[in-house]
Amino acid sequence: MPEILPLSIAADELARFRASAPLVHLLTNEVVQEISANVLLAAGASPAMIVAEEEVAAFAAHAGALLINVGTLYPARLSAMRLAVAAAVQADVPWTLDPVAVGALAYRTQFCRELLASRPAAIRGNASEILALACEIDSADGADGADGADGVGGRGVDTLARSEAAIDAARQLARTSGAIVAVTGQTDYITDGETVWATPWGHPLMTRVVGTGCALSALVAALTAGAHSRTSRLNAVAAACAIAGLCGEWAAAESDGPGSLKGAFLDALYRLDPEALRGRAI
Ligand SMILES: Nc1ncnc2c1ncn2[C@@H]1O[C@H](COP(=O)(O)OP(=O)(O)O)[C@@H](O)[C@H]1O
Ligand SMILES: Cc1ncsc1CCOP(=O)(O)O
Ligand SMILES: [Mg+2]
Repeated sequence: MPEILPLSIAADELARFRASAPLVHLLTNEVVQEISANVLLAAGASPAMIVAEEEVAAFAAHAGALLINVGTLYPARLSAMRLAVAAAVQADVPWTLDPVAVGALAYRTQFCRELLASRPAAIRGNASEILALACEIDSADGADGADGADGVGGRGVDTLARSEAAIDAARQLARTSGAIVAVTGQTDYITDGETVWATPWGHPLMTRVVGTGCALSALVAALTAGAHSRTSRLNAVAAACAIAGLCGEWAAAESDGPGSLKGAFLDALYRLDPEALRGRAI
């Protein structure tokens, strides 16, 4: 049974993260570049989008963490991602995968499956994405953008399943890939294949702002910087989910709609401090 993440763990992780202010290499999609960079800056990291095949390997090896997000995948970006992941693995830099729309489309599904062999430190996706990535059978065969059965393969980038439906898949994926897996939704679940933390914070309005999931993946990557053991990575990924959820909930309470939510969310990330998180008095 999942247990709710103690906020003392999230507070410790936030303090560690703020003290190191990691440099994070983001190879993310073209829709969410700005919100991803701003979420990391507000929270206390240094994001950099270095994308050329000629530069990605050098930068990935130098960064504190790397994010691979396949939201707007195309051949040149795919090649750059391969180079970046190889360099990160070689340099022992943790890398995080956001498998946007995996299961719904074959090209990205096959690529993400290939990348799993390079042992991501973390994977963050919605329920349809995690269900598809964990599938033993190649759900990408014949996938052409059609909605999958049982929520395997979402509606484009959106999920067709609740996060609860993907907890077992997340555990299985964590065991086979070695990654910490976060499946997000109304409640987020974060697992190393054994322990499952739940972070029940957040607000439905977050789904009406593009990039809240992708920016959370950037935050997940940022928190994995310097987290070397499996337990510390589990806590780091869960802390990222808790921080995003709490800040989203707080932001929604003072927002009129998606436009003001985005600004209030960045403000909440900026204002959040570990002691406030410990007392949940944000
Ligand atoms: N129904 C909901 N209620 C509260 N928070 C939600 C809800 N759906 C998603 N969230 C939050 O929104 C953020 C993005 O998650 P999600 O929508 O699952 O990702 P994606 O955009 O990749 O599909 C997470 O912080 C998650 O906790
Ligand atoms: C709309 C869209 N199309 C391709 S990537 C993308 C962004 C998805 O962002 P998120 O997964 O955070 O909702
Ligand atoms: Mg997403």
